[in-house]
Amino acid sequence: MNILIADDTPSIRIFLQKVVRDTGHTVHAVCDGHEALSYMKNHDIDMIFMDIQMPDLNGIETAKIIREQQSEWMPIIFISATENDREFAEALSAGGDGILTKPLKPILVHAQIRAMQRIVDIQRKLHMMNSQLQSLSKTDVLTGIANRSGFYEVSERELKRCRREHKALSILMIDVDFFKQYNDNYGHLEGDHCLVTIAQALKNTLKRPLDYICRFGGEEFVVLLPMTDLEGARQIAQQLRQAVQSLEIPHKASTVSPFVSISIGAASNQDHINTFTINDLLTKADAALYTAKERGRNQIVAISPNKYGQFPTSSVQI
Ligand SMILES: Nc1nc2c(ncn2[C@@H]2O[C@H](COP(=O)(O)OP(=O)(O)OP(=O)(O)O)[C@@H](O)[C@H]2O)c(=O)[nH]1
Repeated sequence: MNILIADDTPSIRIFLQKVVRDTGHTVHAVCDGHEALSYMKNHDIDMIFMDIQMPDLNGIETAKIIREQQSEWMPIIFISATENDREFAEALSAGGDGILTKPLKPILVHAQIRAMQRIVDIQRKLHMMNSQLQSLSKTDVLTGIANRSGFYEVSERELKRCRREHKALSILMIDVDFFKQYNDNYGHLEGDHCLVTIAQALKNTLKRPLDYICRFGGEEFVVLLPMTDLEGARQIAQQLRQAVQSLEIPHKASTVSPFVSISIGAASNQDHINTFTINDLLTKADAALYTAKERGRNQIVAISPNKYGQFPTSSVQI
């Protein structure tokens, strides 16, 4: 741990620094509450030993400020020259986690560090598990790529970024052709395996770091293409369609290809960067996908808005 000592008495600072250093932790020392606060602004501190009685800003006031400013809990152990119950109670209410009285005994300082280390370790584990849970909640269990919830979070952020930089953002909606027939012919387990293979192929085809793919649901995938206009989106859609075709997964029930194929609808907010929402783009891409299905599947349809922001009924087939 990084341990900070705040005490206005030089002999206590020197003594305590040595005692703490003996435990193998890193130690820093400051002379008063103000110094402690400014030191903590620029350094990550895991635990603090703080004198209650310090001139100007005393330990209790400093602890109150630390608790107000920091959302993260960090152990604060007070050091007191007197055995004053009222002061002890006040110090603990202000946010303290323990009190040592002078003269300080190394055995108690060490025990206090060990006790706080246990709680700090638990806190770190909880943080780690929390961030794992966060990332799991945004991951599709079957394919391992992002799920719809992850998509919404990232897409809103990227839309804002594109608007700031006056760049277009495009969305591809992808659907596996005749997937019901695939399941019916090869079984649900094979269907699952097929979705995993397609997800990986789609993901590996996207090269730019900002490009983002999610499983939107069932056999439907959505690709977010920040900083990309409709022509760029069309090119990437073509690569994705080709990547799935190249997998050559047999699909004898498909009437459009001997192998599993995908249809893609593309939409972009180009020329309407500040008005189109993500949901607008999803609706447009979905309409384009529907047209691609109607026109025979295994193809891409990209719809571009006219100057009034309306989407012409006759879309462009690529
Ligand atoms: N194996 C498997 N199948 C799924 C999963 N999610 C959805 N499906 C199946 O995907 C099929 C989708 O069927 P439809 O929506 O009729 O689409 P389709 O058969 O691909 O027809 P078109 O899209 O018109 O080409 C359904 O049979 C779903 O049960 C999944 O996680 N695993």
